[in-house]
Amino acid sequence: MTQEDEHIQDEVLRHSLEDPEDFWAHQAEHLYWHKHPSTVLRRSQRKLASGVTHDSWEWFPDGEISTCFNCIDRHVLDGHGHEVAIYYDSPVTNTKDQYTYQELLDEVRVLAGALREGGVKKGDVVMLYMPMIPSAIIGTLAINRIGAIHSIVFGGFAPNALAQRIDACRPVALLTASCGIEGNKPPISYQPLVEEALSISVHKPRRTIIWQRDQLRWHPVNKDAGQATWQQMIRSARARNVRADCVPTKSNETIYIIHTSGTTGAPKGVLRDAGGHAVGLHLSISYLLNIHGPGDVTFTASDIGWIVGHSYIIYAPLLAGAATVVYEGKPIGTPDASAFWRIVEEYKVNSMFTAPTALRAIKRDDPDNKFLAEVGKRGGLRTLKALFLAGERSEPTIISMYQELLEQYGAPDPHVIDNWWSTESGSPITARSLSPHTGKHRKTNIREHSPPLLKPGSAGKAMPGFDIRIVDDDGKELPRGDMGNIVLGLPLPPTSFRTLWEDEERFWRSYLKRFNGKWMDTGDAGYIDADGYVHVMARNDDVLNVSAHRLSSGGIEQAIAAHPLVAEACVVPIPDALKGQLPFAFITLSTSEHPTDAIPSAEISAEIQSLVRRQVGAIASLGGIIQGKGMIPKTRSGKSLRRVLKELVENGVQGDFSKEVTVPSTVEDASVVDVAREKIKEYFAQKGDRHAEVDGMIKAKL
Ligand SMILES: CCC(=O)SCCNC(=O)CCNC(=O)[C@H](O)C(C)(C)COP(=O)(O)OP(=O)(O)OC[C@H]1O[C@@H](n2cnc3c(N)ncnc32)[C@H](O)[C@@H]1OP(=O)(O)O
Repeated sequence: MTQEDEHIQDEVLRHSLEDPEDFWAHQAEHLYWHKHPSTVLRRSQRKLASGVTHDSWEWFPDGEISTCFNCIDRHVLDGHGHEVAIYYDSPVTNTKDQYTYQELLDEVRVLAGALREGGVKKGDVVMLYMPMIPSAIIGTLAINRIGAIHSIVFGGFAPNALAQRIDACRPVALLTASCGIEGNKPPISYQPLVEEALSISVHKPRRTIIWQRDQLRWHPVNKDAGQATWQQMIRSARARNVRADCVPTKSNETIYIIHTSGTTGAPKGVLRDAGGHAVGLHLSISYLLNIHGPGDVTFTASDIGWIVGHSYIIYAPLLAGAATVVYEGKPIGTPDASAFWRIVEEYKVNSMFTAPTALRAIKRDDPDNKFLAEVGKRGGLRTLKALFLAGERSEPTIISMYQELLEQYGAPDPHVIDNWWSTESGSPITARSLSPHTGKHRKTNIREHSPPLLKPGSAGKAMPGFDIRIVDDDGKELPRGDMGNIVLGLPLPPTSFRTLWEDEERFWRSYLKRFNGKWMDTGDAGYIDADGYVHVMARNDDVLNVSAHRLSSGGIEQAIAAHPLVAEACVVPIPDALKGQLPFAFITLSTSEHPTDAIPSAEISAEIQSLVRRQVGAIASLGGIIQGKGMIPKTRSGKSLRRVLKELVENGVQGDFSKEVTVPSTVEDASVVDVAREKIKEYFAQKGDRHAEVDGMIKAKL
């Protein structure tokens, strides 16, 4: 790490915060604008129906842009049509494929034409519920091409969750596939899931367009229900030369809605503005990932249903003109823990992005790292300049271990970079830049420049435009080194959201109200050390982080409460060695005689687990259930004190109940905490004796 690098990154941040207009105007020049913005940042005040007024802002408000044009057409017009845009690698179907920019353009404009012919117009919402296949990306870009708004729902969500999102954003059409393929399991038919979701939802999209996969087909396509086969639609459009050109949108118009878990059951519809998103992501992929254009390859092992997938599988690599690897597989089991390293070698990946959970899984299956070593020894990791980790806190040991392994077997100067962000921010809030000169002297060739190393345990320093502060519960700034709430100063930088879909009041309530509109509350807690490195230590609210997926405790509680015998449920995270956290449920049964056992019967356990899997999705499967009466502490206003139960459960996992738990003064009855402690002790004692049985109960799938 050189002092110069450190200094440049600090300078870039300072420039972006002190003179955002100048900084972002410069970044905007790298894109094609259908109408060049004359204003970079417009600040205003928004008055809500409740009478509250808060600061608001818009980036490049009078500009007009087509993100699709910048992702595809621009590169073809620049003579890069022959370069690869997408590598598709699917070990679960034994398929490999690739699309050049020219081929991608052809596919996207035909689909865009067909969608438009089917009545989709600018400003309409189109939803996608898709596995990780190229058509999912083609669909996303086609929707963008005609100025419509996409909303991608993760393919692992259950029908209820899909229905909830359909009702929230009322899509005119739904793009889906006949099946998803999860690891080495049989294909999962999407037909019953989608049809169930559409039977539950109040809103019904006019059309459901189905990508038929050979592994499991959607049978029969019901034309009366508005179902159409994607491939047939394309064949027909192609035969008639139907295609669509790009429809630009105003910079401050929405290009997508992405739902994120809130503290209550209803997900929040985060909005992304056209101009800010393109400008901010273009900077982020070059400045942070050191990906600049043709010849560069990124591999982001996520899913397009999550924000990391939106930003770094789809948009950022294509905005840069690089190639993106679309991987339909798991880090392990497809076929083994060599999968990620094979991909790096095969596609000459320069930058890889994944979640710590994936590396833990690889380490579990390949404890001696023999796969990585094998690929490394034959030079297969030579191109890999960086391994980015996000989605959950990376334990320092993972960072150090992979840093050493890549130094031993990888590129001459590899970097393992933890970075912290959220669906709301759209791009990393903290990280270390691999290409620090980019933000300042864009034209300098800095690929050989050595970037600063991370401090393992910290998620790096602020990225351009993010004004990070640590404050106490009253919003007062805390000195360096003190733990507190991590907040962001306004305006948020261009990739970030600035409101929620049709719910400005919730935006205020969820993000600004806590600190009277002065700061945006990230929901995370941590500290900034003396060198300016941010350490994100814990979540402040009731959002769980399972395998780097954010899940709502409230949403899981709702599913559990649907059980006829459950009177009350409270869900908290329990630490898990592989997935970081798992949901853990406290239940009170409504039976007249309450069972004395802390572990529920096998039947109830399986029924509750099944409700969670069917209503939220298998990714939310519970890691344990404890039953008891009068054990859920509440505030005087009746809110469950999940944080108290979380601390007690953590003590239980560590087998140390002597540790103090923080009980807020607002607790209604402090003796309930003692009841909970005793029940948890009982649970862990019983579980110790009946480990296999309890494990089997919780894993039983009805
Ligand atoms: C980079 C930051 C991010 O983008 S975070 C978002 C991406 N997260 C990750 O990539 C996390 C990496 N984790 C993993 O790859 C897996 O969790 C590992 C560790 C391999 C464990 O796999 P597994 O045991 O199947 O657990 P899981 O949590 O993936 O899945 C739990 C159950 O849900 C299911 N599931 C998952 N995804 C889908 C999907 N797209 N469609 C349908 N079902 C899905 C899984 O099959 C699994 O089901 P089951 O419980 O085995 O029946």
